[in-house]
Amino acid sequence: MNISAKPSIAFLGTGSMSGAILSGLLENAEAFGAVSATTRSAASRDALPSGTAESVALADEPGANQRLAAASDVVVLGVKPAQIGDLASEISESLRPGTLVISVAAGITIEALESCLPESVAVVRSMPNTPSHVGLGVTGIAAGSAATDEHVELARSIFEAVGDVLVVEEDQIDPLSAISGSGPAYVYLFAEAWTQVALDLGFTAEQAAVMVQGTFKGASELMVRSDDEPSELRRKVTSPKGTTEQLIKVLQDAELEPLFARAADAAIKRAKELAAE
Ligand SMILES: NC(=O)C1=CN([C@@H]2O[C@H](COP(=O)(O)OP(=O)(O)OC[C@H]3O[C@@H](n4cnc5c(N)ncnc54)[C@H](OP(=O)(O)O)[C@@H]3O)[C@@H](O)[C@H]2O)C=CC1
Ligand SMILES: O=C(O)[C@@H]1CCC=N1
Repeated sequence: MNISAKPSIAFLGTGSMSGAILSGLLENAEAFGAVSATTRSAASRDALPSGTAESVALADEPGANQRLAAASDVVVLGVKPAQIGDLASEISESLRPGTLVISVAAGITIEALESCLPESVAVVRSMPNTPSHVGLGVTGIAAGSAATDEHVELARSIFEAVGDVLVVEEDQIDPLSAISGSGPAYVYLFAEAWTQVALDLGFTAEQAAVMVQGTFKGASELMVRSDDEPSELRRKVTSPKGTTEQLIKVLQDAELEPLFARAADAAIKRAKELAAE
């Protein structure tokens, strides 16, 4: 691998997910070289954070993906799964030998991606999540067939700049995606539901936001800082014969664990479908 001490990074397709990584990374940019980004439209380009070396819309420069791919040590493919193959083929001849190509796409296998790229580049498949935006992401990464330990460590360093990283085998990426990739969505779903309950109980939107956001943030922080398991932390809230006991009983009557397992299975099944589309 011929990668400089401060590797340059091109984000090709920079929307919700890659935009979150980009935002988080720009907060810790000193470890990296030039960071650039592309989008399809000018409107999406204008929504990107400032601080990149270049943010380019294909609408203004149709060849921007190839140009930035050729100039970068690391290329992050951030388009929708159905577009990954076309984007990989588009930049294939521009990539320098030894370039690290990172995909964030759900479902798309390393084998499929490698089939669109030259053998001289290394692939790492990743599954990040959007709290990367604030440096609190969780990302799983799996090495492709030509990825050296150095490539994996480089990918790790990029995602560690925006949160925690797990290096896993590729067959664990889809299950990991169901827990942490999609995870912020179910946290927000709970927040939406409890916000509605608070409104129905007569609180204002501002009061509901303080209660719901403060509770999610406070409980999460306590869980991270405490040595107690979540079950013990829950027990500490649940006074015997108290109010929480009644609330938790109602929730547990809904058989949450099998429900969550079904939800995870549905996400994993969809990842396999995306791989086949
Ligand atoms: N959202 C999430 O939480 C997560 C998403 N992912 C993965 O991230 C990928 C992107 O998802 P998400 O960020 O939600 O999608 P978005 O639609 O928000 O982002 C896609 C971006 O790609 C741009 N784009 C499309 N085609 C091209 C192209 N040919 N060249 C350059 N840019 C292009 C779009 O520009 P424009 O807006 O102008 O069309 C847009 O900025 C998917 O593969 C998904 O599986 C993975 C983990 C979590
Ligand atoms: O919904 C999706 O397909 C992507 C992958 C995980 C989170 N968002």
